[in-house]
Order: sequence, then C-alpha cells, then structure tokens
Amino acid sequence: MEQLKITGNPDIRLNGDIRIGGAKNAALPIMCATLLTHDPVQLRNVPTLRDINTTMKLLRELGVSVSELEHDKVTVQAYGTISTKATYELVKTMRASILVLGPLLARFGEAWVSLPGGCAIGARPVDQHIKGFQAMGAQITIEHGYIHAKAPEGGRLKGASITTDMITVTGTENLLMAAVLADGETVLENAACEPEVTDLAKMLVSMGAKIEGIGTHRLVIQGVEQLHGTTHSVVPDRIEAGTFLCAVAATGGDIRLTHVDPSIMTSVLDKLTEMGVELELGENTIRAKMTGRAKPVNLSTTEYPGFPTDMQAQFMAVNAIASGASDVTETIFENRFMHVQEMNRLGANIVIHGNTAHTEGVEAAALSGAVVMATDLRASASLVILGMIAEGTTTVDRIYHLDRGYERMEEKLMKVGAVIERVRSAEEA
Ligand SMILES: CC(=O)N[C@H]1[C@@H](OP(=O)(O)OP(=O)(O)OC[C@H]2O[C@@H](n3ccc(=O)[nH]c3=O)[C@H](O)[C@@H]2O)O[C@H](CO)[C@@H](O)[C@@H]1O
Ligand SMILES: C=C(OP(=O)(O)O)C(=O)O
Repeated sequence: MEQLKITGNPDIRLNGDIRIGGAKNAALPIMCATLLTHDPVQLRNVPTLRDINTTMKLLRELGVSVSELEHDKVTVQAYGTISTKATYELVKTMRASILVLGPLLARFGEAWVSLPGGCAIGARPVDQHIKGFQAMGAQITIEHGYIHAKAPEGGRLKGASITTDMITVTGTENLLMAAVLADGETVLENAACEPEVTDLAKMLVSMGAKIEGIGTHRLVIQGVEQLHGTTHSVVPDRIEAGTFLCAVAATGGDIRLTHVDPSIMTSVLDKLTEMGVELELGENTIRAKMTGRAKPVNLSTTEYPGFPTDMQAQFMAVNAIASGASDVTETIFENRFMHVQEMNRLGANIVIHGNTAHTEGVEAAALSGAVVMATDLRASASLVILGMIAEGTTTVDRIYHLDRGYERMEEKLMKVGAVIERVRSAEEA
C-alpha cells in the first residue's frame, strides 16, 4: 500500500502554476453514458484517476471497446454483444458504478448491478434511483446482493413524472440517462443541478437527446429511439481546483490554476475571499495570493450552487490554523467528519457537536507531523494540506482514497514548493 511522506514546515509558501484536470464526478457518468449508443464516443479532458481506471475496467468487462487513456483522451464504443451485469468486485471499489444501471436498462431493457455497500461517509442508499426506474415501468428486485432491473414488455422504459425525496446527484444522472431513451416524456423534479450533471446533460444533447431545463431543478426529457456518437470535453474539476486553493490559503503564497472554470465555483471562491485570499479570475484561470494568517469561516454544506460537501474537509484544514473560531456544518452526509480526529492528531483543536464541527484555530507552529490515516477521498486531501504545514514528517496512509479523485496530487504540489514523497508502506517494502 502506498503512503505520502510529507516534510512539513509552518513557513512553507506555495508558488507557481497548477494545471487542473477534468472533473471525476462528470467523467464517471459521461463514460457510463457511452453505453447509450453503439457509435464511438470520443472523450477529452478525462483525468487519470483510479476511479476512471475502474470505470474503464467495468465497461470492458461489459464488452465495451475502450481505448487506452492517452493524455486525456479516450474513445469508447459499446457495439456488439454487451453484458448487462456489473459485478460486485468492481462496484465495491467504486460506488459510482451504479451509474451503468440507467443506460443498460434504457438501451438493453435489463441490468444487473451489485448493490453498493455502505462507505466511510455514510450509508448512501440508492432508493431514489430505484424509485425512479420503477416509475418508468421497470420491475426491480434485489437478488443475491444485486439490483435486477427489467424494463416493461417490449423492452422500453416509459416516460414518467418523478420527484425525488431529496436532491441526489448520481440519482438524477442515472434517471436522466434512462429517460433519454424512454418512450415519451419524463419530468425530473427536484433534480440536482451540479455542474457535473449539467455537463452530462450537454453531452447527452450532443448525442441527440432532447432535454430542457438543463442547469435547473426541473429537467424535462423527450425520449428518443436512438442516440448517436459524439465528441465531448469534460468540464474542469472544481473540487480539485478548490483543494489547491485551500492549500494556498493555508500555506500562503501565490499560485495560478489553469484549465479551470471559475464560473462554477462561486460559493467556494466567496469563502476563500472571506478567508483573506486575494483572487484574480480569468476565463480559464484563477490566481490566488495569500499573505498572513487565514481568517476563520463558518460554512454549511448544501446542494449546488451552495457550498459543496466535497470541499468541507479542505476548508476545515484551513480553519484549523485560522486566526479564530469557526463552525462547519455538514448537511449532506451523516458521517463526513472522519478527518477531524486525524487533524487533531496533528495538533488541531476541533470538537464535533452533532453535524457541526467547532474549530478553535491554532498557530501553524503549534502543529506537528504524525502518521495519519486517510479514510475517504477529501479527508485525505485535507490531511495533505495540514501535513505540509505541520513541523516534521506527516505520513498519510491509505492514499488509494486520494488516488481515486486526484491526479498525482503530490506531483502537482511539489511543482509549487511542497516536499512530498510517495512511498510503499514499511510492511510491504
Ligand atoms: C460520483 C459522484 O458524483 N459523487 C458525488 C455525488 O455523490 P452521490 O450522488 O452518491 O450523492 P447524492 O447526491 O446522491 O447524495 C445526497 C444525499 O442523498 C442521500 N440519498 C441519495 C440517493 C438515494 O437514492 N437515497 C438517498 O438517501 C445520500 O445518502 C446523501 O445523504 O454527490 C455528492 C453530493 O454532492 C458528492 O459528495 C459526491 O462526490
Ligand atoms: C464522495 C466523493 O466521491 P464518490 O461519490 O465517488 O465517493 C467525492 O468525490 O468527494
């Protein structure tokens, strides 16, 4: 198992350019959407991530032809015999595998997808996906740990009016991918409008889908009989970008992010400004200058365009060394404070009360390096941020979580001044 060994320094400053990759959370549904046509689909700005590899493996296991990922381009073609079964072995390593359910069911009339288990940040049920497919006429049964979905007589889903109980990102994406090939009109109320959902919707439109209300909480879809191939460039990763901005907010310095889209990052950029980061926004660039100690910020996670839960841990890392107290409330997931204990091991002062974490900011010099355990993707990133500042060596263990969503994060950070080494854990070396 690999670890990151970070040589921390309270006086570290990050300086230079960082190129941001395509969004994991857009690339995953988009790759699954290639199942909706037998034509080739060319994707660009696809990030090199563990979850992308898993998706490529999953598609190949289904019989889809998937080229190698060259730089950031991949060509996918779901032509010929396609299996409709996504096995537990792959689904257990990536919950987003559930996103093959909608396209398989819509195009082939049947799908078997292993039920994803619980995970570090909460139970994360998929009942809303199932409820939506049922409304479209699918028969759903749970057999041997698998969701078995079958379209009505004739093999085609029927358009329906669906209101999900809560806003769900992958739920909206799954139902949207099913609706584009259904018979008739589907109305998705309470739909997620995260930029990654919008990117998927735009890609589907470029394949011939008929979708109105893109970017809103109400999607109206007129099902078509067939979709065709397309070329699509994945939207920039606003969470990767936000993570590097938090890094500079914590360390100080002057960095410039390239290949970003600031227009989809307003809530995060506003909070960084409140912390004292000076931002200069270009069309596809963000320059961030930070001098002095960060001001603490209160925040509460919520759906887009509100503050994203996927940025909560990274902001808490900055709050940990900010010049005062702050409260961070998590409203999306029931158990997304696993980083708190590890941050406290580095010297932070954070106490959890229900779904709020109260932080008393400490001086950067009060932190000291330690062995910490990454428990989920963004928790890992937040520990890397604090590890760069904590005097001495911080070892971040279990970085396979980090590699799920960050393209060689340590290389990008080293380019701007961090001292980080990727090593094999002692037991294995
Ligand atoms: C691959 C991907 O895009 N992952 C993102 C996606 O996850 P994901 O799509 O899994 O998250 P959801 O938006 O579905 O979850 C929101 C809330 O709804 C609940 N829920 C969801 C579906 C359902 O059928 N039943 C149910 O109860 C979840 O447990 C959670 O409490 O959106 C999250 C919220 O922005 C992000 O943190 C994840 O990074
Ligand atoms: C929680 C996340 O991803 P996933 O839904 O793939 O677990 C994330 O990207 O922070």
